[in-house]
Amino acid sequence: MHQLNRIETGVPQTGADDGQVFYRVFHSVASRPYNVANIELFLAISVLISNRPVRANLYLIKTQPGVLFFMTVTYSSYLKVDELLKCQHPLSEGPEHDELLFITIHQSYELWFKQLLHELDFLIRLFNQGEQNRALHTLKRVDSIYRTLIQQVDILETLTPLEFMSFRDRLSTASGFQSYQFRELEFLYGAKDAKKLENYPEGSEHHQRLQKRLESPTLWDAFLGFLAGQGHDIPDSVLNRDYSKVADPSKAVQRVLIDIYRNDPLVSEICEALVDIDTSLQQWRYRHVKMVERTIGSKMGTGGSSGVGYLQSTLFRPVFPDLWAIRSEF
Ligand code: HEM
Ligand SMILES: N[C@@H](CC(=O)c1ccccc1NC=O)C(=O)O
Repeated sequence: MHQLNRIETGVPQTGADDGQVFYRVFHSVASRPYNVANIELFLAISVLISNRPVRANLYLIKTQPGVLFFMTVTYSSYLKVDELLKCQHPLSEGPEHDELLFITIHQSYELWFKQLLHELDFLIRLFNQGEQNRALHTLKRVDSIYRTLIQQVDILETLTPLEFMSFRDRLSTASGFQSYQFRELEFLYGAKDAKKLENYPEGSEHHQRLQKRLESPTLWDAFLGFLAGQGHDIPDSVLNRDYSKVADPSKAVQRVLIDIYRNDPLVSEICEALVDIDTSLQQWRYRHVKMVERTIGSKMGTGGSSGVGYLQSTLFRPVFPDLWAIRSEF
């Protein structure tokens, strides 16, 4: 939220020698108050500018008797660039040249994970409201983000084993395994696993976020609810399942999907967009495991797993298995 700037128009702050009245204008971006001699002119200009917000960075947002509030928006204040650029703290001595890349890549992943959760929560609402076209649009955006995330692996692949070893010991037991947003995304897609909550202290914000995701309907649940709303015959036992568990594959659902692919081109496009996302998720895992293999070989992971062996066991596991099961039926 932008800081509110307050102009005191009621009480003149400074009297000048020639009798001119000055008003103190508090301007948070300038970070110091400064004096304005002609408050009426200043206000008039502010109001004028506020009517053309595109051409100015001063927005009049509220007036009270004697008081004017306005916001000043700049590139840096809007995007919090100063705050953002203060968030990279290498731990190695020196610091080692390559540690900044490692931090930058992970932070950008986390930002995109945030965006993905934002889009997917919206998508679930669109399915609940039967908004087919906007749902398809959002699915395409989600997949486009994943394609970017997969490509980002290229950058980290330029990190040689020696370069990574120059700071790896500083990472201690930290690992991508602990990314709570990654786990939230997994839960949202349907890979529910209550055991994953054990990595976060009970009562902590991260634990609470995951607990909520664990108990909530998944993207697939929302999609099936949407199909039921369109008149498709989705069994009640499928719709009213225990959301905290992985959904069982369903022959009844698969029959509905086959019918959709044959008779409903618009909804089958949504199915294909879901398959795109499923493919992208699996591609990211594949690219990650190959990157890990070339960087640390058969070493154990900092998160305590066997490393590459563990990551290989997570490959080729679709999040929407019913959409894969039907593909040999045509
Ligand atoms: C040099 C780069 C990297 C190496 C060597 C590496 C290594 C590993 C290893 C060994 C694991 C297994 C867990 C453990 O630590 O025991 C793991 C898990 C994980 N890593 Fe990475 N990683 C790298 C980069 C990344 C990047 C850029 C991300 C992006 C967010 C990421 C996200 C994850 C996630 C989410 C897991 C958990 C996967 C799961 O449990 O299914 N890693 N990584
Ligand atoms: N698990 C990695 C370390 C690692 O990659 C990492 C460490 C801290 C924060 C994020 C990481 N990225 C992915 O696991 C390793 O075993 O070397």
